[in-house]
Amino acid sequence: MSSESAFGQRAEHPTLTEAIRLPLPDLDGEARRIAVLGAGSWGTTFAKVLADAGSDVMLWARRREVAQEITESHRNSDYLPGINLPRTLRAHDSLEKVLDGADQVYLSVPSQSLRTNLHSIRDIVPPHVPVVSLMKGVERGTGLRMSEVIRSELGIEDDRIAVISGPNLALEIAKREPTAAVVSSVSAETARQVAGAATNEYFRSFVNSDVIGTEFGGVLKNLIAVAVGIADGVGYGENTKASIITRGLVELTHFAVAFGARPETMSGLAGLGDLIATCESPLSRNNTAGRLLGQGYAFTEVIAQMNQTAEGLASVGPILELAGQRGVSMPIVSQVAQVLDGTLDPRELAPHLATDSDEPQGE
Ligand SMILES: NC(=O)c1ccc[n+]([C@@H]2O[C@H](COP(=O)([O-])OP(=O)(O)OC[C@H]3O[C@@H](n4cnc5c(N)ncnc54)[C@H](O)[C@@H]3O)[C@@H](O)[C@H]2O)c1
Ligand SMILES: O=P(O)(O)OC[C@H](O)CO
Repeated sequence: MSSESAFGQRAEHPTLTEAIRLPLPDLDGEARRIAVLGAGSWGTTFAKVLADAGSDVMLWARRREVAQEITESHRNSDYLPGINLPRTLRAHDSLEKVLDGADQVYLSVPSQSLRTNLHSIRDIVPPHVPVVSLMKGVERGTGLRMSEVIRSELGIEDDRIAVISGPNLALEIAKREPTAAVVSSVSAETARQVAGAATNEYFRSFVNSDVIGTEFGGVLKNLIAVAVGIADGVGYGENTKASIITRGLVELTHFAVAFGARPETMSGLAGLGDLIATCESPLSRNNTAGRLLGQGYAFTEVIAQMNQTAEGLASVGPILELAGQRGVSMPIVSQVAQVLDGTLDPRELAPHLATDSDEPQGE
């Protein structure tokens, strides 16, 4: 299949299986030393992806005992039970030590903590290197995407920033199950460098230049996954969930396009691909949080039960504010917000999939 690539070149698009077997992109002989900040499930898994692709990886863990376990026992038992980590992946609780000499920097902390963390590293991020967001949230209060928070807090140009998104459930990837993602940057060179580092025999990184669509895809699919989880928790079946997923794709596409995303990004890995994975998998924290809500637990009880980050719960407010600013209708996300604040019975969620109007709407 041939199509126009995001960077304007005609490209042959291989199947996923073929793509994963392709030789790694040319790395110009660079010796890579990579820093990953955040030793939760995704930071640790992504550090493994990078190490399995041949880089020397240093992971920053807030807790010293987590850093020690990763370096000495090659395990992160809190977040990735049963997974052996490569010996080329080491960890430390000192940001200075982790960032020293890094050729690329990856960030994987909860979105609401990103700004504070960036503040601590502002003066020690090596100059000129790519800074990559692995996160899928927007900042409460500002509504900024993670790449925008990085630009403003680190004071760096957009061409040094990349974001990675796609159907990427951490535990599956940690088990080396074949997966694809997309690396997005306004700079083709930055995207290429990052995709080169983040491609190995089980993880294939594609590239695009639609940073807005790639980031919003990752944020919005979380909210649709919460809605699907709610329907699941109530006991509704596959028709209901498929209806929410399909209308959810329309909703997230309208939103992202209103903010400048390309529609085709929303049918790619960072849109439809991630929507399917997150809505279908019990591994998804957003889906799990929704299921608990559907089973009748209150928001505070759900938070108490979650020991990992479910970004959708924090993103729903800022996304609805942004939607309001551009006049985008978001019936599914609005209903998720109402279930979260206890004003909508979860059993009432699905009937209002398109609008509150009783008039038939175009699909
Ligand atoms: N887990 C996945 O499958 C997955 C896949 C793709 C993207 N993501 C995204 O990656 C980001 C990180 O998620 P995760 O799955 O690793 O979450 P997680 O809950 O597994 O881990 C979060 C990590 O951040 C640390 N942390 C918590 N508060 C912090 C703070 N204030 N400052 C610094 N560190 C803090 C925790 O100690 C932990 O190491 C999220 O934006 C998520 O949407 C996750
Ligand atoms: O566990 P979740 O719901 O944060 O989803 C993880 C990834 O974003 C799936 O791509």
